[in-house]
Amino acid sequence: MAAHFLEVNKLSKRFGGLHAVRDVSFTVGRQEIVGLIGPNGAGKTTLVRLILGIIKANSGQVLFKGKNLTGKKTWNIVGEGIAGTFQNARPFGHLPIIANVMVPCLGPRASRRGEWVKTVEARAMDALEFVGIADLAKEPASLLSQGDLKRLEVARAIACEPELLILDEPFGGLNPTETSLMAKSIRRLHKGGRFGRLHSEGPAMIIIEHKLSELMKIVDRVIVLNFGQTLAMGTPEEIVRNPKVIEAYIGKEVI
Ligand SMILES: Nc1ncnc2c1ncn2[C@@H]1O[C@H](COP(=O)(O)OP(=O)(O)OP(=O)(O)O)[C@@H](O)[C@H]1O
Repeated sequence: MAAHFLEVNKLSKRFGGLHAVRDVSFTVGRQEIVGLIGPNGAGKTTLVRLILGIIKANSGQVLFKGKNLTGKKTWNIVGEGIAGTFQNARPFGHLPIIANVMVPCLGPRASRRGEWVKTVEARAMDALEFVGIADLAKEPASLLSQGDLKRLEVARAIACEPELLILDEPFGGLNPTETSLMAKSIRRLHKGGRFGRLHSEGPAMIIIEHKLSELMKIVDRVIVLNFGQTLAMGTPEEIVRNPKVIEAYIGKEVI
């Protein structure tokens, strides 16, 4: 049987006595966009930090294209083709915006393709153009608004040309216009293709989001976490009708 694109197998993480993620298993297909939802503190961010190797699991495995990534360093995981954005963007504030996008491009994944700094700068510029902030490229990142910071985060992640992109609350802090622009960029990116010198692999995606009505429009499948465990998995239609999900979470959110 062919290996799954991403396979998360009985992953668990404890912080002292708190079981933040408990025996979570799921797969993501190469062409899929999967939503990861659940109440505050359900373990969503912890789960993606485990996949990205930012924190170490107590038990369980992460397999990517059949390769065991468990225990590997984030740098190596990015090198395998996985990139992520974070809920609270923390750019190098004193560096120009474009330099912030160039940093992830200098990893092994880019150098393997024989790329050098000038090409990296050109690609970083294309990533900024893709998210719509190229005109700000030479400004320090500390000047960016919340909405533009989210866009910088996406530019940094896509500059690595990932095959799996993990987005942690891409719509967080955005107004409705910015949210629908971001949703449009995500869809365009998922389709793949050339954007200037940047090539989008049309990455599979895992998206953590509380803005459910926007999220449900772009995902193929949804995983619901509650108290660190999987509460439900299914299509957006199945999830919004699932009584367990409504009781634990959706009842409190605006759909
Ligand atoms: N480094 C840490 N040390 C101790 N506890 C932690 C740590 N990181 C997360 N936690 C705890 O683990 C639980 C899961 O947190 P996590 O941030 O993964 O939830 P979440 O589903 O992403 O929530 P939100 O929707 O609010 O972002 C919470 O109770 C949180 O307080």
